[in-house]
Order: sequence, then structure tokens, then C-alpha cells
Amino acid sequence: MLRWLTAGESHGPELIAVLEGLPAGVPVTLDGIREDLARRKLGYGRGSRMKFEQDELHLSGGVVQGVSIGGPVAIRIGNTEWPKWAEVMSAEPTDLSERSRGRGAPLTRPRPGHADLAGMQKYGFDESRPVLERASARETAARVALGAVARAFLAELGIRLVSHTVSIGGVAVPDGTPLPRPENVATLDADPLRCADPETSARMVAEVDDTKKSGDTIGGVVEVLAYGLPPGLGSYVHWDRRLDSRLAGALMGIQAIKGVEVGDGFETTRRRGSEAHDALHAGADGITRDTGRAGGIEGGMTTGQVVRVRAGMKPIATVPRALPTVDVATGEDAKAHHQRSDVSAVPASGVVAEAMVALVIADAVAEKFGGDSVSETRRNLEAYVANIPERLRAPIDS
Ligand SMILES: Cc1cc2nc3c(=O)[nH]c(=O)nc-3n(C[C@H](O)[C@H](O)[C@H](O)COP(=O)(O)O)c2cc1C
Ligand SMILES: C=C(O[C@@H]1CC(C(=O)O)=C[C@@H](OP(=O)(O)O)[C@H]1O)C(=O)O
Repeated sequence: MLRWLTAGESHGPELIAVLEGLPAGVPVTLDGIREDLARRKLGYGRGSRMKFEQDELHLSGGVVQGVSIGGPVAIRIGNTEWPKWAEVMSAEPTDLSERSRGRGAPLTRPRPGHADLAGMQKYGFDESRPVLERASARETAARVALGAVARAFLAELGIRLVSHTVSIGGVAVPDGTPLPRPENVATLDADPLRCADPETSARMVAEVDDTKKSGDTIGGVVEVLAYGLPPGLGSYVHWDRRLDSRLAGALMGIQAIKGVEVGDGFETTRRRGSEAHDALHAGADGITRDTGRAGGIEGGMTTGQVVRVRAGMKPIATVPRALPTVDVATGEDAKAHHQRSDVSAVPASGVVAEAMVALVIADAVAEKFGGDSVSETRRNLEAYVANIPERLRAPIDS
């Protein structure tokens, strides 16, 4: 079993992330984690903060000489903008008498669609600074760092992930576009929207430009694909052991994700049964399926096909043409607080979704195959696959 936790605020000194349960022997490099952190900053439509803020990565525990040693992996991501926020965000009380000027000014005009108002009500704050600091998706840097470690574990077992953008607002990749493969990652990351279809990507860029011009924000849908999974990860025996349930929870746990689909998801509900499932055939390599409508999961378990999940992101709540709100200091109608924001963070949320899927799958792998070292995990996995009786075998999509 893997467990993970993150701590830290958007404008705090650093983010902290811990992953417990990783077997020994997994190659974990600062460069590998840095690469994923850099990918999370990509994407057309992100705000100015992505350009000037740097992630300062430290591995504080669990890795020696580039290899995991079985203890909790502890990661610290320093925030280069901290000096500007040190007074306002200090853990020690400081004299904030000057707060009404500059970045410490109380935020009393909660943004509809952000965590501001419900957070103030829940935790008893009279302004939203302490709420947005933890609600902010800056925290996803910590999850992406953990995801990079989970991905390194999975790579040792031949399991690889990739994500891409399937729609921005109403602009969507045409049906039938071939699914990207993990070896296409560099090409995808080089695309402004991390979209697999260049013609659609150009239309997405225009859509983001148009949104920005009108002082607005826009959402979209990302898809994560996991290749090389053996059948039988997750289980049908209890709701919280279903892999689809665990993936949905993890994806919905990303800021601004409002919908999750497994395989063809809601489209499946509009089809008849004869067109909704993946028929089985006897093939030369065992039992095969011509289609992947179920997204590689049946009964809450992997089938050996590519796992395919989608996450839908709502438009960013900090709309430049600010939305109507109430100033909670005066009780008067007002415009919501806005300084800067992303127009769209959909491509970045694809990288975050990849990290969450990697963590959930790594957890399911650790649960099924155990192992205190990755070679033991691999041995157990290979023995399990080899022991599936001939008449039940199906090829693994890798
Ligand atoms: C990568 C990423 C970047 C985001 N950037 C912003 C942003 O610049 N401004 C904003 O208001 N919300 C942004 N969000 C969304 C908010 O964090 C989110 O809407 C807020 O925490 C409230 O949570 P909810 O939308 O799930 O209700 C971002 C989300 C992600 C995943
Ligand atoms: C800092 C990140 O994303 C931030 C997430 C975010 C939000 O409200 O979620 C709001 C923005 O921050 P600010 O309001 O300070 O401009 C984003 O830049 C990041 O992803 O690293």
C-alpha cells in the first residue's frame, strides 16, 4: 500500500510531499522529478506567475545514490517568490499594520467558483487569504513530484503513462484520432495545448486567444492513458477497492476538476448494449478485444487493455472581467478580487492528472504484488501473469 501527503501554501516558503510504501530499488532522480515539474508549467493560456516562479527541488529522504531505500520519500519544493511574501505569510506573528497596502491587503471580495467564501465560513476567517493559500493549485507541484516517483516505480514494471488535451471549451479532437503513446510525450509537450492533433491544437490556441481578449477564462478535458497494466488491478469485491472508484476520486481531487469519465464514459450511456461494450474474440495471442470502450477497466479491475480516463476542468474562477460578489467587510455588492490568473490551465491539469493516475496505479500494484524491493514486486507480477491459465490469457497492451 502507498500513502501520500502534501503540505504548504501557494505563497509559502515551500511545498512538502511524502510518499510512504515505495519499495527499495526504484531509480529516483532529481532530474526525473524536475522534468515533470517543468511539464506542469507548460501550456498555452497560463498566467505570468508560471514564468517568474521557479520550483527549487530537494530530496530530503528515502533516496540514496539515486535509488529508493524503502523508507518514506520526502520531497521539498522551495518557492523562489517566497522573499516577497515572507512578511505576509510568516509562520511567526509579524506586525502587519501596513497590510492594507500591497500584497497583504485583506481579501474581502470572495471569488465565485473559488474556495474563498465557503472556506471563510468553514474556518472562521474574515478574509480569504488563508483559504486561497491552501486551495490554490500551486499544491499540485507537490503531487506531480510524487507522481514522478510513482511513475519511476511503474516504469520498472513496464507500465507507462501519457496524457493529452482532448478539448478546450467547445473545440475538441475529432473522434477516431489515434490515441497518443508514451513515446510521443516530447511531441505532445511541444504542442502549445498538449494536443495530439495539430489542426485542432491551432483552433484551441485561437479559442484561448479569443477568451483572453474578452477578459474571460476557459476549461476543457484531458485524458490519461496507462499502458502495460496486467489484468486484475483493483477489485469488484468492495466499492472502495474498485480501480475506477479510486481513479475517479484521485482525479476529482484535483482543483477545478468537475467530471471524470472512464473509457467512453457518458457517451456509453447513449449507446445500446450491443454498441457499448468490448466484445471478446479468440485470437492467436489469447482472448482479444477490437475496441476499448470500457477504458481498460471492467468490474473495477484492469483488463490488460490501455486504461483510459478523462477529467473535465471548469473555467478558472478568477475571471479577469470580475464576477459579481459581495464585499464581506461592507456587506455591499462588489466585483470579485482579481489581480492575475491563468486563462486556461487545462494542459497543466493533464500533467497533474497523469501524476494522480500514476499514484493510484502504483498503489494498486503495490497492493496486489507487494514486495519490499522492486525486483521482488517484478518477480511477483511476472509469476502472476505467467500463472494465468492458457485458456484465460489475454494480451497486455503495452
Ligand atoms: C493547474 C491549475 C491551475 C489553476 N490556476 C488557477 C488560477 O490561476 N486562478 C484560479 O482562480 N483558479 C485556478 N485553478 C483552479 C482553482 O485552484 C480551483 O478552482 C479552486 O481551488 C476551487 O476548487 P474547485 O474548483 O475544485 O471548487 C487552477 C487549477 C489547476 C489544476
Ligand atoms: C502557482 C500555481 O498556480 C496558481 C493556481 C491558482 C489557483 O487559484 O489555483 C492561482 C494562480 O496563482 P496566483 O493567484 O498567485 O496568480 C496560479 O498561478 C502553480 O500552478 O504553480
